[in-house]
Amino acid sequence: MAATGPFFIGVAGGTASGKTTVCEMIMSQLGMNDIDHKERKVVILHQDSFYKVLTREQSEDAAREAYNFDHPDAFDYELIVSTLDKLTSGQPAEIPIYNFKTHSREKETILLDKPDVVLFEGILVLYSEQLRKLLHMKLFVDTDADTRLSRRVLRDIAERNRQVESVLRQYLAFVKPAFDEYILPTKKYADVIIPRGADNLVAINLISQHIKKIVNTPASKRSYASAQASHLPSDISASSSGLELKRSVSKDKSEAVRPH
Ligand SMILES: Nc1ncnc2c1ncn2[C@@H]1O[C@H](COP(=O)(O)OP(=O)(O)O)[C@@H](O)[C@H]1O
Ligand SMILES: O=c1ccn([C@@H]2O[C@H](COP(=O)(O)O)[C@@H](O)[C@H]2O)c(=O)[nH]1
Repeated sequence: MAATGPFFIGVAGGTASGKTTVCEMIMSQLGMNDIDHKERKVVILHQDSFYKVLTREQSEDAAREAYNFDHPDAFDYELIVSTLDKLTSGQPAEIPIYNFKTHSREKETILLDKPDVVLFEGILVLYSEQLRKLLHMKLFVDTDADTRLSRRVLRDIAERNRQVESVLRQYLAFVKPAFDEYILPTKKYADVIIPRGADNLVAINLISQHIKKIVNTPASKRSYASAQASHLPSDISASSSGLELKRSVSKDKSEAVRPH
């Protein structure tokens, strides 16, 4: 039976593991970065867009670093599922815009209209069973914890209006415990695990090739079978925790198509 709606790819992994960067590199490999936003067939959706709207009390907690943004309850899974359902039935969906500096949603939204492929990235996109059932391919970006922490500190200071002490306090109180308890256990649901994130050009090339095939197949002829060992290229093999990419990766950064 022909598939309907977009091909949904969930991209999970710890904070600052490179989820967004991996998605941007895939977009770049597909030539989507040169196309106007509204015309793109492949889009990136961020789970951060679906943080719950905080009550006044929760906002006060967030301001004094006592709110847990890494717990599954912080996300509005109902809205996530209804958004994906809408897109599946061919309807446009309004996507909230999240502001990390104010911990709140902006008034504006972004309209997503009939994308072919949605790369849905976020720390807990593989957490909910209901959501997992809507994903046609599930990826886990597996980057070691000290690399992630270093990147998180640098990024949060540069982009999210934070100080080093507060990033580290939040990491110890919430980010690390939630990674161990809720995020890491979702790795077992991944079809493909990407060791080293955006440095793993082999993985990114393979995944991009797979997506290219989908985008180039007319919608009426597409079939969305989940990734099966027999359908994947030969340098991906089954393991107890999903499928692992076995080949080593070129260290030559000049091959990379990292966006700036
Ligand atoms: N392979 C890499 N090499 C160097 N810096 C990277 C790499 N991957 C990601 N980064 C940087 O680390 C930070 C977090 O990456 P990002 O892709 O936003 O992670 P996530 O979406 O998982 O939180 C960003 O500043 C990004 O530019
Ligand atoms: O208001 C907020 C909302 C979230 N966070 C932190 O963001 C990360 C998730 O985003 P990544 O891009 O995947 O790192 C999560 O660990 C939260 O702690 C925040 O600090 N403030």
